[in-house]
Amino acid sequence: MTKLLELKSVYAGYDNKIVLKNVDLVVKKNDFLGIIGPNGGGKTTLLKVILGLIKPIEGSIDFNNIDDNLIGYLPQINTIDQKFPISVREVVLSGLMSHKKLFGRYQSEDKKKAKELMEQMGILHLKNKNIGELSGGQLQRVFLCRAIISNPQILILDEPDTYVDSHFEMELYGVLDKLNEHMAIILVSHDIGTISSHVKTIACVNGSLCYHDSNIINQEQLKTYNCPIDLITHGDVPHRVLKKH
Ligand SMILES: Nc1ncnc2c1ncn2[C@@H]1O[C@H](COP(=O)(O)OP(=O)(O)OP(=O)(O)O)[C@@H](O)[C@H]1O
Repeated sequence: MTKLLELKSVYAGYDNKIVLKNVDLVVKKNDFLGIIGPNGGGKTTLLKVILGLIKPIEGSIDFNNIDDNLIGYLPQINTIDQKFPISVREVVLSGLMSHKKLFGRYQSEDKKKAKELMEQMGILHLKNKNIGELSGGQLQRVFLCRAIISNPQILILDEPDTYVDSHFEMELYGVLDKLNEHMAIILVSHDIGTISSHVKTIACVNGSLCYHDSNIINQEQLKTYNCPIDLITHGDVPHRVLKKH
């Protein structure tokens, strides 16, 4: 299958602190990769490297088959300044900004796409509201629309289920499964149950990265890790494995 991006022996971090060590990762078309790991293990740092926000100290990152680095990103909602005076509709449309020439105007098809997405996510009635007036779950939907409006080749979601109620969670993963038919998805979550029910493969990031070509991690594989994780597995693997891994 077509490789979209490849990290080779990547070391990355901040100032003098190295967070990611010797990370290798390949993301292919139609991948649905779940990223798990302990707090401070480097999950967000890995996403920043992929998004080009942090340059590797060592190693390389190749965007093999990505046009104009076309990556959609849903950040952690608590990192967003909600006081910024901008409407829901403007936020959704701003997902097209990097694809427009400077001061390029939105076309009628852009506005139509934004409307369709807001309708699909059940937020069309909020379109003229300021983002500061929204709940966490509503904001999550707005930023998901923003992340996918450009029809990216890779969609990255940093803990998309944080503020989402169980009803929208079902819808959210239904939407993601549909999107995954034509884009690769990388999803960071602390909810291992959610991860193993929806993703195709798993990577655990704790400084280094361990990759599993499956959405089930068994105890043998856990031994290859070195971080504690509360793992809920599905299928015929024993439930709830709490293990130093
Ligand atoms: N801008 C920054 N400057 C300096 N250190 C940072 C910065 N951002 C993160 N770190 C440090 O890098 C390490 C990894 O952080 P990162 O946010 O990647 O972890 P994470 O796995 O996403 O954690 P969490 O599960 O808590 O979101 C942590 O020790 C953190 O304190």
